[in-house]
Amino acid sequence: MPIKDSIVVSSTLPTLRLDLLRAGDDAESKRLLGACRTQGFFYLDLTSDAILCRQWKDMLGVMKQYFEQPLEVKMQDAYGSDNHGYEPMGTEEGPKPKTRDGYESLKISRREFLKGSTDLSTSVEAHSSFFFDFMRTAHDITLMILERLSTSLDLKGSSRFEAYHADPGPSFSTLGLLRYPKHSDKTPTSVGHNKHTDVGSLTFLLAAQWGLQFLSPETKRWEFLEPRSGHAVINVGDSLRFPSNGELASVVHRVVPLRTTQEEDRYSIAYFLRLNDDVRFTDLKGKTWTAKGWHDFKFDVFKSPSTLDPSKQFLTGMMEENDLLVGSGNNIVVAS
Ligand SMILES: O=C(O)CCC(=O)C(=O)O
Ligand SMILES: [Fe+2]
Repeated sequence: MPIKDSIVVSSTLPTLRLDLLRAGDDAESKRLLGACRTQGFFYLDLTSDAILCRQWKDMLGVMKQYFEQPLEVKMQDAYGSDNHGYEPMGTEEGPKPKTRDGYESLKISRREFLKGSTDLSTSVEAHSSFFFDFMRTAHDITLMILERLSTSLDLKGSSRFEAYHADPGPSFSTLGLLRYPKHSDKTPTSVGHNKHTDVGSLTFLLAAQWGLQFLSPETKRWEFLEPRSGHAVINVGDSLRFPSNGELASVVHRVVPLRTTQEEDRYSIAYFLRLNDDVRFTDLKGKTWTAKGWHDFKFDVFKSPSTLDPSKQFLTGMMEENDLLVGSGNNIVVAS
């Protein structure tokens, strides 16, 4: 089905090449810095890495198999954790008033990766080496991007971004596998993913289906990011925005159905690179946080922003001072 004219699709996001960044190409690193300063989001062309593209395809098969299990089976892995195990739909507030979120997730943490085994039940443990292989690649790519950014910013020694992520951590870095189940309800009570900025440093996202929107810093409107095969979407999180004194942009985004209803199950794979727990930074209002403290606080906000964050400073990483910027943004119906 063609995309309707009334749906706004971003046409400004830069595309960077994984092979050039890996090779340390200077011009590509400068473009990377430009993208992180202005848009906070960019496409990463992965087509030079056939193994990773294959892993993405295989991951979708494994996710389908996992999420199709009965809820009781998945709930065996539910620990009420934000970075480990299964979470059913509706854990967080949704993008529309009085709704909850419309996705379920399975998270496998870097702590488990470093230990070499998951703490999860057999349906996850059976695929653990597959998940770990994927995590190794996503972690290496995000860390390599931090190295290129640090060099472009002329950061030295312990001030370089990658130094805040040194193993063995610990950190809350995690691999998130998400499914947004389809529905035909025009006024669903559980839908999409509320507007937010990401807690951590960088997010590496593979999503082959429509739904992701960002609040364009240039046009100040919600724009869909077109899914592009063989391309990841990378975005900067709060934990780079704050330590860079706001120089790197942690941009507000959300997930909504492309049309009025969610017509098919939507899958996304996100590797959330996060600072080591004890790293300290100061937010834009001068308050000092540890990475762990910011993570824990913000996840509480995600669950209940209307009570914990009425001025919407935390949900959106202090990117919007008030609702003006997203005046019509709470309306999830973007096209009829
Ligand atoms: O599902 C997606 O495409 C994006 C998810 C997201 O923004 C997040 O989990 O932080
Ligand atoms: Fe996000």
